[in-house]
Amino acid sequence: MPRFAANLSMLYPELDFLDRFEAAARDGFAAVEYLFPYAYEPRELAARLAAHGLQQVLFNAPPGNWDGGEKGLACLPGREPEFRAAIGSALRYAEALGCPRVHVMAGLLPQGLDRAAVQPTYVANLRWAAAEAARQNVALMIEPINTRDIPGFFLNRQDQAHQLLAQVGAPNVKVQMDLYHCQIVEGDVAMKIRHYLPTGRVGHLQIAGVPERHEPDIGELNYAYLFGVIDEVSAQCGWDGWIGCEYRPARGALAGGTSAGLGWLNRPA
Ligand SMILES: O=C(O)C(=O)[C@@H](O)CO
Ligand SMILES: [Mg+2]
Repeated sequence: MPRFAANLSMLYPELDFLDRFEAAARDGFAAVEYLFPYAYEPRELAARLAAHGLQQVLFNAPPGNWDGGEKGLACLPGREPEFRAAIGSALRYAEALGCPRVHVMAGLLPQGLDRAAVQPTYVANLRWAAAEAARQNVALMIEPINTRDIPGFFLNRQDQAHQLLAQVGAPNVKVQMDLYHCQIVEGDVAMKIRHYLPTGRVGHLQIAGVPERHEPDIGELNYAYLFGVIDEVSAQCGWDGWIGCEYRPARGALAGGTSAGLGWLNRPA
């Protein structure tokens, strides 16, 4: 089986955020990821990780005005100073938490501008951020997100992300391949895993059932099969990343919390 990280922004909604670390460790997770650490002091989060023997494997850079609907700053012309400050803040947390990956959300296409118009801003921002992150050995993730969950998001497809990586030209910028988004936008998920993992340009995977974004064993994707594909391809190409469990528990919500819905994780292959 691949290595799984608990996404603490979505799992364990029945607990306060800081109590989700202990719950994840109790359920056998060795690693966690979540959207944003910024509401907490780095040392408070580092203490939770240490107390429960967990690794932090991913979090997101500040995305702009999240409550106001913003979903990242990277593609927004004129917001470069804010983008740079956001990366600075993310890298300070990454250092304190020993976290090797930061997800840099692309952002929504500004009114009246198309992809081609904002692409130079996106590429220039990522080049700058990649150089900063490289100094402390951090990799930056870019994630294609489906247009139903986030209409107007700049980055939607795996091929688009890999083309952008080629333009950015920095080895520490990689794709966060979320199979939930990939299935909704593109499908053919097993073949995309076979194609993209061996390129060395996928830095992180994430999973959820499709279409409701519940447990991986609810919905149209056969994750038991896909985990077999990931294991097979990883053995061939040496991919050794983590898979973030980024779903809203449904079974658990009905009976016994998130832990009760983790049967898919503990099932022998
Ligand atoms: O929504 C997702 O998928 C993510 O991975 C988040 O980091 C961005 O909303
Ligand atoms: Mg995701």
